[in-house]
Amino acid sequence: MLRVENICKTFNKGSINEKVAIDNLSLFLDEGEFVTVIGGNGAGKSTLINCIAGVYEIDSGRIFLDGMDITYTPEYKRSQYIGRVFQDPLLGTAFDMTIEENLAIAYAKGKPKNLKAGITKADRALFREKLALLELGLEDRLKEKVSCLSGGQRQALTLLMATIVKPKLLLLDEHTAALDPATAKKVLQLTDEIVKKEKLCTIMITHNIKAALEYGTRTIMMHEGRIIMDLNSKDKEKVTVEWLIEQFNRKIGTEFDNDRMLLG
Ligand SMILES: Nc1ncnc2c1ncn2[C@@H]1O[C@H](COP(=O)(O)OP(=O)(O)OP(=O)(O)O)[C@@H](O)[C@H]1O
Repeated sequence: MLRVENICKTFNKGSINEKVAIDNLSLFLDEGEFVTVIGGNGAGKSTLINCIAGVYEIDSGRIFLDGMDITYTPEYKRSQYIGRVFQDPLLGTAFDMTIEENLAIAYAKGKPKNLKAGITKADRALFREKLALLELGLEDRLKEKVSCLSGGQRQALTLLMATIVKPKLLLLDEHTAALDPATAKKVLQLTDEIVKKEKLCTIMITHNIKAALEYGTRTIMMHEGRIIMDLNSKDKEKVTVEWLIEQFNRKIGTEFDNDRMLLG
């Protein structure tokens, strides 16, 4: 479904601030594959998904999604078939609009313009049904503004918006990092349920190694813009958090165990 072939991305080329963020990286994902991405600070995780989403133009390499070469496709076009949820709960929703208006915008994605007018009864019934799956009581609050929601409720809504029209690819950039542990767990479980139910090809960045191992069908570890470890689901079953940290330290040094968030 996703083929990232030998991509490179260097920031501030030719200046003293030159930084190679992605170094000849390749990544192939099958349909329904759910990859969790871990790595130290500055490993290139966010740059990778920003390159896939079209936020950054790559210097070289190719990106294919569902057989289409999207290497030069602008971000706004890719957003028609790539769903994203960011770390900041304020980013994914229109703050001053109601829950149903937000869902209607997401639901209109990719539909012809003449089908976008107004929210129908059927739309509203669908929104209620989808919101009920979140078990947060949002199905009874369709007319409330998103600004009234908590961070966790907003992330759950953003997740729903990113997936209400099935995306070819779902990109999650530490989407639970700003939430308290209990809410983060709830949003992670929701993510897992939606990804499995819809068989979504998904890339999820997390600093939480435990979550990285617990969720998804595959885990990759990045360092200095490269993939330095790639674990499939069988490997993931055998591997422990401690083993993974030890491997990381052995490969790169002691960066990982200094990071308090990793075991969070
Ligand atoms: N827009 C940018 N301009 C210049 N340098 C950048 C930019 N974005 C990222 N970088 C640099 O590229 C490298 C990779 O950054 P990136 O944000 O992808 O890492 P990360 O693995 O997501 O890190 P973290 O876990 O800390 O968020 C870092 O050295 C970072 O400073």
